[in-house]
Amino acid sequence: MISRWTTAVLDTALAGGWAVARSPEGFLFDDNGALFPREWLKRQDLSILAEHGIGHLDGEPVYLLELHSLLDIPGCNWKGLRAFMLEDDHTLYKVLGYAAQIGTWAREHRFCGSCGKRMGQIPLERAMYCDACELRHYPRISPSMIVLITRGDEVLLARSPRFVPGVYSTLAGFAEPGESAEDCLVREVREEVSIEVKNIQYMGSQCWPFPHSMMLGFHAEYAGGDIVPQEDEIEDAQWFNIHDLPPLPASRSIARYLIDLYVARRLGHAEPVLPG
Ligand SMILES: NC(=O)C1=CN([C@@H]2O[C@H](COP(=O)(O)OP(=O)(O)OC[C@H]3O[C@@H](n4cnc5c(N)ncnc54)[C@H](O)[C@@H]3O)[C@@H](O)[C@H]2O)C=CC1
Ligand SMILES: [Mg+2]
Ligand SMILES: [Zn+2]
Repeated sequence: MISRWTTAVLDTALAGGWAVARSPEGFLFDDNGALFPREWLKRQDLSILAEHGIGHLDGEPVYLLELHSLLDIPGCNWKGLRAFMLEDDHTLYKVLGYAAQIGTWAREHRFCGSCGKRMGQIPLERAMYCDACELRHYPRISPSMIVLITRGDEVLLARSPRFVPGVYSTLAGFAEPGESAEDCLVREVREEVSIEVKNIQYMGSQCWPFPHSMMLGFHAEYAGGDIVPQEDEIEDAQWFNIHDLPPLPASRSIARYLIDLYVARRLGHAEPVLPG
């Protein structure tokens, strides 16, 4: 299938195209969605922090207007990226997920982390540049491990206090300097539930733009120990039988994919597809 959306670095000096506007309250939208004619949007009284050309949707250029603050525009409203993720328009979610990551980076990289001077965009490269230090700052991506641990017909699922009430998910955590993906996985599992795992298998990856994780998904088998939930981080962790699962994460998440895939294989059902 040809993808309707491709990322690209576009020249902001060119006129025309579509634009999305992002403020600390989320993306601007109206009855037609979250893409607006760019020239119309720029005629509104927006406080623009940065503008980036981010790609092509159905061949048309798309730009991001990252704003200092939101503005009331009649007929329009603001909505967070998570709300767009839960809707049916997967392509729009991909556009906005990418825009959110570029917007976060643009917002947090206006000044050089080395000398503190204002940086500028490099034409046709997704990088901010400090003239004084000759340093380039690229968008930040944070590798994170996510793992489904199983023991026959049972899967280990846990709750963070940040989750929606009742929902249980797979274990996850950010990689630290000096670690391989497998080192990180073993450390996170020990920290969060105090058990040991074996037969670690890579299952697939997913961009998770909240705010800039790259999820590396694994399956692992239980090897030993009793569950001891990590204080403050893990509210509860349990072995659940695949025939009696609790409420699970959103279907677009790799967490849900890892669970659904294991259950499908165990029961001989058709396998799910990992959402991009
Ligand atoms: N797509 C999916 O299915 C899922 C995605 N996730 C994502 O995975 C990521 C990691 O999961 P958590 O359990 O929250 O991580 P975690 O177990 O490492 O704990 C979070 C803590 O890590 C530290 N931290 C925050 N940002 C960091 C960074 N960039 N690098 C290193 N440490 C950092 C902070 O102290 C934070 O409180 C999060 O972005 C989360 O949203 C988590 C579960 C499911
Ligand atoms: Mg975690
Ligand atoms: Zn500098």
